[in-house]
Amino acid sequence: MTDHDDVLEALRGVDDPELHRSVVDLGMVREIVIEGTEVTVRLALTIAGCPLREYFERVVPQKVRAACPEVTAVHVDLTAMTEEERSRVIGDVRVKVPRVGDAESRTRIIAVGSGKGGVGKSTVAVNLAASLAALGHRVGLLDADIWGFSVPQMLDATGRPTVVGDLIMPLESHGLSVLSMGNFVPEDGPVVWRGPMLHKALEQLLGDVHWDDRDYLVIDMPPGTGDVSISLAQFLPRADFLLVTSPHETAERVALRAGRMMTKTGMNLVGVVENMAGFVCDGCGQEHEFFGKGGGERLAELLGTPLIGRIPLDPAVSAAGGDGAPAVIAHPDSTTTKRFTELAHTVVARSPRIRRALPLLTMGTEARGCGCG
Ligand SMILES: Nc1ncnc2c1ncn2[C@@H]1O[C@H](COP(=O)(O)OP(=O)(O)OP(=O)(O)O)[C@@H](O)[C@H]1O
Repeated sequence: MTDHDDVLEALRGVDDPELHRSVVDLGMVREIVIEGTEVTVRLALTIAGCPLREYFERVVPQKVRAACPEVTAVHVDLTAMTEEERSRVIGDVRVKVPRVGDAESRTRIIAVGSGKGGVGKSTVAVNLAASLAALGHRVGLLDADIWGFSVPQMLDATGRPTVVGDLIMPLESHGLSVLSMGNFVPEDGPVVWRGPMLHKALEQLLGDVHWDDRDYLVIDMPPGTGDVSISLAQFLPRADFLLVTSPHETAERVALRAGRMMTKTGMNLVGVVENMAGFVCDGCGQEHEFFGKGGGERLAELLGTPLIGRIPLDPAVSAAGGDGAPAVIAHPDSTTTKRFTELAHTVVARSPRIRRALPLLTMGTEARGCGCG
């Protein structure tokens, strides 16, 4: 016959989806009542009106019935934690998870920056994050492009984040934990902040957000070398930095200045990613260099760093961004996705602290004759 401990054991398999901890470990289980073959589970949510009510009402019965087959009905009674209980939970989470950027944090920071705007920095950040997640890593994505945020639209993550105590929960989208300035301000509203306010906002986006112990936190930086980039470099001096450029000569020159400046701040320049690096013909699979060739290579050489990725100009990339899904998820078999997967492997290989055994990448791109004239 099912007893209290059986049900408690089953509840260990129910995680709070925002805090990523079991409801048992979080002290959310208030009471378990067993009457015959019926079980009532009383759970205290971290906040009243918690948007996750439906989730618990669905998952708790599933887990209990799967573990205790003789149970015929599971009732879920939801209540809210007291202020004191909530502070304890938040305190526990904060103690157990070091802040991203702290020496003891295992989260590897990958800052994605550019010189000029519009070269596809956000596109690379979003698709790299999704590719890292597809390889099995736990990935967060912070949109630090304070004025030009676009990540919420690109990932269809436009809601407001839940705040528990003084801890902000990132949104979950396409397997990523995501947060952007766009989740705090009206979509079309301007962000008219000066240096000190920006510095404070960034400190909060790193320190007061429950990034948990993600393997990677990908940061979409603002273009150029302004206040936000300098503040981030100060907060995250050991971060890896990817420099995105397009094949245009002007983009290359501006990116050179940005790359030199970021290395001066102490960030580790991992390499250059050339985006819009040619157009791959649908029919023949061959690449056509509309914007010239070699810009990424030249930039990498000038900066003394490798060219670690070449992402083609691909209409599916911008279409997917507009539809709220990264191209690597919307088109898993495309050449562009293979390039992003390869880039993700390179990034992992260059982050030795958390290197894991991962499946080998098979590119499978066939060389065929071009018939598109
Ligand atoms: N490889 C690509 N193929 C086709 N379109 C692309 C590609 N990369 C980016 N784009 C498109 O180019 C536009 C600019 O991209 P994105 O917003 O990523 O640039 P950005 O460098 O982050 O810009 P900003 O600095 O202004 O935020 C978007 O419409 C995007 O969909």
